[in-house]
Amino acid sequence: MTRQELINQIKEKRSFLCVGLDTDITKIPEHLQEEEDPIFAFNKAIIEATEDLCVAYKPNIAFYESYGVRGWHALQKTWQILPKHCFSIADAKRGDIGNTSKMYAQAFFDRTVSGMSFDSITIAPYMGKDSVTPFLDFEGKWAIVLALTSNEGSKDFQNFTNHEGKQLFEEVIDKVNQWGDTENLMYVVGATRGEAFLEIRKHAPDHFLLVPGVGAQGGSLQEVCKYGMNKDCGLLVNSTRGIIYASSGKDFAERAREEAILLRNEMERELIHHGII
Ligand SMILES: O=c1ccn([C@@H]2O[C@H](COP(=O)(O)O)[C@@H](O)[C@H]2O)c(=O)[nH]1
Repeated sequence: MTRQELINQIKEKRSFLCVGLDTDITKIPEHLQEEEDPIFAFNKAIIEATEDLCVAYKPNIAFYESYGVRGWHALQKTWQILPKHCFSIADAKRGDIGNTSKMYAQAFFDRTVSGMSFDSITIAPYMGKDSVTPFLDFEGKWAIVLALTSNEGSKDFQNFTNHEGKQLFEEVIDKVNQWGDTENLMYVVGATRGEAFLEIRKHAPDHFLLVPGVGAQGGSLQEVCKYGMNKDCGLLVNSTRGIIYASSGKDFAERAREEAILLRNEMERELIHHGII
């Protein structure tokens, strides 16, 4: 999906919601445990209940890898049913020496080899240029690079300040900007970092940002929009547990939809407020 197609989807759906698919078999409702593939059955129901409300889906790969072949198979099947009108994100946080990164890119981008072709993958940039550029070599695909993450531990490294007063996350963005552009690069910025979006936007005014941390982690959608929204919206705001585990009963899909509607409505208000729709 191109940047313009993503913007069009946001305007059409009046939403910049990304639904996380972190499917934990121990949290899947009882009645689905009887299914041949409970993870896939759960994902299918969540996708069907939310696809008109969101513009992206983000399976976190850990939740599939942890179940071995069974999990990987569920991921492939899930990728196959992701709606074409939604941006797909493999949240894998990969990055290694060049030839290894190329294999990671193949695993998530090259359908002819791996059976999956996500629009994008999340990348940990710590190993530098040769670990990131193999993902950017794939035409039409996106690298979503960790900049300022939502977790408490993000402060351990990401706020490290050099002798010129520049923080590590700012350096990451300035450097990575040289390797790609707004058509193939996004950054991860946690919703829990509120005002830091002001700083982020000085370094990446036009890039899309993937923003996890609303819902279960307590980040504020209003703050994210106040400081982080740009003229094209420029935000994909993710919620996972707050949506997919809204209920552990037979009504899980309906409850997921209700939670997605609440967020979508809030997003619509922000898009109107910022003059985007
Ligand atoms: O900084 C980051 C980067 C990634 N994540 C991932 O996003 C989702 C958040 O799930 P919630 O249930 O909405 O908290 C999850 O897959 C994380 O691994 C993040 O939270 N923060």
